[in-house]
Amino acid sequence: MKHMILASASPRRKEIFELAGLSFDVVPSHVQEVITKERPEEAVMELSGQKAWDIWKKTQGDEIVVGADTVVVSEGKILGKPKNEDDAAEMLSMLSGSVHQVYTGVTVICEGKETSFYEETKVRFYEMEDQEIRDYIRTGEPMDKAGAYGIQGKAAVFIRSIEGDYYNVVGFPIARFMHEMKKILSQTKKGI
Ligand SMILES: Cc1cn([C@H]2C[C@H](O)[C@@H](COP(=O)(O)OP(=O)(O)OP(=O)(O)O)O2)c(=O)[nH]c1=O
Repeated sequence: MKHMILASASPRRKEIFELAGLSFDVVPSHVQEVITKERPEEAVMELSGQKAWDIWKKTQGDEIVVGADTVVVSEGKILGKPKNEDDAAEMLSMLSGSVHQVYTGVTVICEGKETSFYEETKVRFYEMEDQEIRDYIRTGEPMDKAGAYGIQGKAAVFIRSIEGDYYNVVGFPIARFMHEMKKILSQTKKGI
């Protein structure tokens, strides 16, 4: 049985791993994240890889290390976490009344070999009034989340529809991950 490490400080990712009944430890990476890729789907895989390798290098090499990164893309612009409340307001007014994409990239390192993939979910927001945006920001919820909202939290009331995996928006596409893990483990000697 291989030991699994989730290289993430995100409480959401930890909860999703627990939901799936996985046995794992959490070791967050504090690596300096550097984006060299222009396309968001490549950028999230690149960043998830940086987090996973950062932690893998600190292990004995026989662990499975998992890193992830989530961004929101609206009108072709990549939105990470807001820098401040004004930034959050700007992001939310972009999302208001329109459709955007959420990309989560995942990197799994197993036996020193990297597998990376991403999932895309489309999210449509109802129109948000300026006062609603201000009130939502005041809850503090947007500040640690890509695109300045939490679909699993108080932003639920603004979500008109989603297309794709809900958990991908929350920060980790668990079903795709389990599917990929079956393939990865079938190629290892002992399995998990
Ligand atoms: C869009 C959206 C994002 N998020 C969160 C998921 C991620 O935690 C966060 C995006 O930031 P990330 O940089 O992907 O992750 P993180 O800094 O929280 O954790 P780590 O780098 O250590 O793995 O936004 C939600 O919780 N709900 C949402 O609806």
